[in-house]
Amino acid sequence: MRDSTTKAMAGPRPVVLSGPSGAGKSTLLKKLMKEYDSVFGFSVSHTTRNPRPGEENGRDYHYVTREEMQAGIDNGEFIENAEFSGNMYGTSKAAVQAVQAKNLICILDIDMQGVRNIKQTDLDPIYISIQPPSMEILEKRLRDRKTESEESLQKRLHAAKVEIAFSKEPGVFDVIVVNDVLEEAYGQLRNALLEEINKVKKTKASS
Ligand SMILES: Nc1nc2c(ncn2[C@@H]2O[C@H](COP(=O)(O)OP(=O)(O)O)[C@@H](O)[C@H]2O)c(=O)[nH]1
Ligand SMILES: Nc1ncnc2c1ncn2[C@@H]1O[C@H](COP(=O)(O)OP(=O)(O)O)[C@@H](O)[C@H]1O
Repeated sequence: MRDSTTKAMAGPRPVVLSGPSGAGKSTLLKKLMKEYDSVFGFSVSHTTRNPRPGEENGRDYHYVTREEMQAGIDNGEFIENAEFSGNMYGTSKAAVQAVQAKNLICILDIDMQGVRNIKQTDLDPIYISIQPPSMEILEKRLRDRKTESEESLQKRLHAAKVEIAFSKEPGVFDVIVVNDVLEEAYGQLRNALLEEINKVKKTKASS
């Protein structure tokens, strides 16, 4: 699958954040978008899962039915899509284009199937893996988050083992951040992106 639609709009290099459910991807990316709100834009994915308390349609995800999602996929509207823990997820071309049109660095929060599929496109992002310090800590954080049923939690923990193994495959990720102490993990993430952040700031300053 090669896709040139998003490349045609290309602004700064996008960023992919991936890693097990509960590793801290949303927490870290929210911090990043708060500190650099005029630099980053979030690629709002589609999903068939239910919204969690506090999540907002169109901001966290576009919440759709399986039928709506499948129709969009069949219609060629998605760059990539995957099944995760019993639900469909996908990045639409429109989601990425909306961010690139504003000349912002587009952040994608996607699972390992998404990473594999994005690697087949010409989006050319920086691939960053967010990892938990251990499976035990991951389980504790997921339980404390109180968003999952026991069944969903077990599915996520199972998927997490596969995601952790995937992150160790050589050449997949440019940077691996172990999210132990949040502020330290955030510092590492920010450092990894500083060059791209400065490029965007410079472009904005001169325009
Ligand atoms: N392939 C793909 N994965 C996605 C997309 N959006 C979210 N995900 C991944 O789906 C998984 C589940 O996300 P979510 O239901 O929000 O749960 P959480 O990771 O536990 O907060 C995570 O690994 C996300 O990175 C997408 O558009 N495409
Ligand atoms: N470094 C950290 N230390 C302690 N708790 C954390 C840390 N990072 C994230 N958390 C908490 O762990 C849970 C999972 O984080 P979240 O950002 O939702 O993960 P993901 O988006 O990868 O599924 C959340 O309740 C979050 O507040």
